Amino acid sequence: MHDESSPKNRTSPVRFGVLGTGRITRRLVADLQSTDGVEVTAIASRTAERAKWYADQFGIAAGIAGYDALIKREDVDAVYIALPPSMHAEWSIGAAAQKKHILCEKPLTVSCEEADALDRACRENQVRWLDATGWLHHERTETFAKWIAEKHFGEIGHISAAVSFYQPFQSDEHRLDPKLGGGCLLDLGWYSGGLIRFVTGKMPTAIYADSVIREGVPQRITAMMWFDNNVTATLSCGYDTASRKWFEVAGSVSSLICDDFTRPWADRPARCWVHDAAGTAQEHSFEGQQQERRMIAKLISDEPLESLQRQALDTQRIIDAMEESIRQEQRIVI
Ligand SMILES: NC(=O)C1=CN([C@@H]2O[C@H](COP(=O)(O)OP(=O)(O)OC[C@H]3O[C@@H](n4cnc5c(N)ncnc54)[C@H](OP(=O)(O)O)[C@@H]3O)[C@@H](O)[C@H]2O)C=CC1
Ligand SMILES: O=C1CO[C@H](CO)[C@@H](O)[C@@H]1O
Repeated sequence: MHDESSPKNRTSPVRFGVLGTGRITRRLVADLQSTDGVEVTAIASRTAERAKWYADQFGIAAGIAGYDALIKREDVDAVYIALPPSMHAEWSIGAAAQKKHILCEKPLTVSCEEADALDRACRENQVRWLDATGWLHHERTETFAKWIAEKHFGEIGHISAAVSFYQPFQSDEHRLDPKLGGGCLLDLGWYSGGLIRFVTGKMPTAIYADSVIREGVPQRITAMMWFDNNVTATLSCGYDTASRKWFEVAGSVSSLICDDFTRPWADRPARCWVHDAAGTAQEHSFEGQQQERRMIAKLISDEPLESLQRQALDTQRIIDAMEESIRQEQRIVI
């Protein structure tokens, strides 16, 4: 990356523009504004009134009507894209063409073709990109990676991951609109499929997935995956069971169990347990509620992003393969 496009080489703050004024925007804008070396200079909405209202509420200098006007602004170095999934590729690629660095909400896009196009556009324009998958940046996740690399649990044989929450949704919910990339496969499969990719560090060799479709979108997904060396994984996600955000990594010596991996439960430290063969459960807890700020800091640093980008691109491929398996009603060999 040449000097000018490297956010870290700037002596002034990296100036973010935000696309969209929905629920997650509220939290991420606060995270952006409280990250060292970052300033939020503009926010765009489909309507001028909402953009202005939001800008006033959050002390952002400019409230802009329309996303196109925002990505062309000279006082914006990087964008945070908080739109429904089907709009992620279009606006990330558009912003990359304007030489803006990209923080794009999860799921990165709605297909691996789109995700590859996003990655290509960022490379061609020499801008950095990350998907806003906060848990990958929690301090605890580094410990998970270390334990897995050191074979702390022996040989890993099986992984299971489950992420869900129970409806009801508000009206105009993009999660229920197939045209906007709705459904739990993209929304929650991003987390559970991503966890399985994180633990194995690779793509499965085969996938079988089944879905319950209601209102035109997947409301429940159950999947099985096969990897080299006889490693298997199961995935569950859906909008029809109470909140789950947990996984189990089963090894030949012990198992790692975590019940809050996507985000620690409110007012509790992040935690996990290592269960051994004698039934002893050792609890570990981790300080730090800064996963999003650490993610933003990484984007604006000079640290290589390739392995995180590979994680996101593979997660998208895993989701595509699950979708294909559901469509064909059979096991897909990858
Ligand atoms: N990382 C995380 O922890 C979380 C990530 N997310 C992700 O963030 C993204 C946004 O989710 P969320 O904030 O819950 O969504 P919301 O529906 O609350 O907000 C989406 C925003 O997108 C804009 N938008 C543009 N076109 C449309 C359209 N046709 N329909 C609806 N909204 C539209 C709107 O902003 P405006 O009208 O101002 O233009 C709207 O406020 C999703 O990809 C989701 O998966 C969501 C929650 C948590
Ligand atoms: O990413 C997100 C955080 O988790 C929620 C479920 O609890 C998702 O719906 C949301 O899109």
